[in-house]
Amino acid sequence: MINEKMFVNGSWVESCSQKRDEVKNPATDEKIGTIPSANREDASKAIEAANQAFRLWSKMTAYERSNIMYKAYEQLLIKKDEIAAIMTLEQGKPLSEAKNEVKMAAEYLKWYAEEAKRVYGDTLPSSHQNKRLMVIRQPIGVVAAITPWNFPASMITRKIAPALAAGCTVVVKPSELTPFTAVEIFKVLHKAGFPNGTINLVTGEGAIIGKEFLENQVVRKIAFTGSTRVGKYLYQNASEQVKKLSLELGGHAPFIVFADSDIDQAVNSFIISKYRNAGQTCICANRLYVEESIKEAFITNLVQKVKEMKTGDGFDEDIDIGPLIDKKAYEKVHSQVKDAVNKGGIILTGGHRYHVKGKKGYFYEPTIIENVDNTMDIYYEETFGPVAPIITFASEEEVIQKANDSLYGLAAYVFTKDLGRSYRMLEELEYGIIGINDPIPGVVQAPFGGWKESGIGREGGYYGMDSFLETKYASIDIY
Ligand SMILES: NC(=O)c1ccc[n+]([C@@H]2O[C@H](COP(=O)([O-])OP(=O)(O)OC[C@H]3O[C@@H](n4cnc5c(N)ncnc54)[C@H](O)[C@@H]3O)[C@@H](O)[C@H]2O)c1
Ligand SMILES: O=C[C@H](O)CS(=O)(=O)O
Repeated sequence: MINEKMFVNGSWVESCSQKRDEVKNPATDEKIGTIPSANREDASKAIEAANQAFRLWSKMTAYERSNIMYKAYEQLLIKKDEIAAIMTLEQGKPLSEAKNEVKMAAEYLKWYAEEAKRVYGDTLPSSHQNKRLMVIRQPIGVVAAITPWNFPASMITRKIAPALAAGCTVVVKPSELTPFTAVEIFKVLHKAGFPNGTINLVTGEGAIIGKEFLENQVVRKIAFTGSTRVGKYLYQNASEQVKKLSLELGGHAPFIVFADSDIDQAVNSFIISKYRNAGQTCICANRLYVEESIKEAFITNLVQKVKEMKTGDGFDEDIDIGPLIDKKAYEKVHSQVKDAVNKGGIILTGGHRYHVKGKKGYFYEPTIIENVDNTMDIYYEETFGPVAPIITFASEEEVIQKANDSLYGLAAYVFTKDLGRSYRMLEELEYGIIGINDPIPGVVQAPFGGWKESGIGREGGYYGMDSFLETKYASIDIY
């Protein structure tokens, strides 16, 4: 059994309440350990620790901060396989995907170790002989980061790396479902030499800890990744103190395949986008739009390949699809499938819970449904599972209208060989991330974030620094 603690002010601690929550393996639905269940007092102590550490950390030079961040990057890579195993144990994704995620998490630390040294200001041409004008950018202060279970490593460093680089101190609240990955990351960060209080980890229920983040005036900013539902709650309540927010929320990506595309490449790319992490990523293809004239060829190719995919425990060799995170996730996915079928959808493969011998986890067959229309829940609701609804189209204008017909605006994908069409689609699609013939666009140097109800702000690249910095203008009379 794994029994870990929270990390506050440089020490591993229990909750003031002495309560602990169970953590389960999604493949077996069995307990793998326990973790402290923080109350508001724990969160307040962590916030105070970050507050006390802020002056020291923010007054260090960017180069001193950068050096510590770079050490954390190196240490995280050394621990990659060990942390990946913990991730697969508590999140379920195939081990190869978990290793890739830990590497990506480390890359955020490396990128922002460099970006720390590029927080520039400005001098402005003065309109007065006696005045000199300048602009500086300073760290916003104590940052509270709330992260989801589907990427339990990279969603942490995608927030705290720019925050730390900017000179902020942080309090992280990981998902209740995947706290052990966060603990492993904090062990690495602590070893890299962050001063006590600079980085803090509180584990437990979001509603409880989040309320302290919202109401404690020391917290200057909340960086959130999770569902649009919770994002809206935070947005509404942060207004009380005009607390700064960045929100990385839900998605419902259209994946558009034109007749002039390389069908085999488009099929292989769709499979990567749709079934990665068992379809539990915010930028997974959620709606497959296929041009009418290639529908049969595309579907035949796709169904054959999906039928060959292997579903099972993330630790097993050659597994393509691991378990869904829990029973609630399975119920949501299966309800969308049943609703679609009840309204005329036709299942071409899958459509049921997949039973793995000796494992009680909630696995789901990779599923393809055709004859989908906008009367079905799956057409508008984020699926977060390995289910692909197919919709056909006959023209660019039609598919642009259909693809943009969503409350979400995170990622969209277009497969075509026509350069002009690529540009027209790039400009017309109302999404923050566009993959043109690319199923996995996310890289650390690029801005990650959505339009409409997919969020506010960007994480990644130099774009990701802005929301952790305040701008200050000074006018100096020199006589
Ligand atoms: N846009 C992105 O970059 C991105 C990345 C990953 C996941 N997501 C989205 O996240 C969702 C899946 O993750 P999830 O199930 O963990 O989401 P979730 O919103 O249920 O939980 C996310 C985090 O918020 C916390 N939380 C829950 N209620 C809270 C409250 N009232 N106050 C404060 N915190 C609270 C949870 O404990 C967890 O740590 C999906 O919608 C997915 O699209 C978005
Ligand atoms: O859920 C999506 C995350 O932002 C990670 S990734 O960009 O899909 O790898």
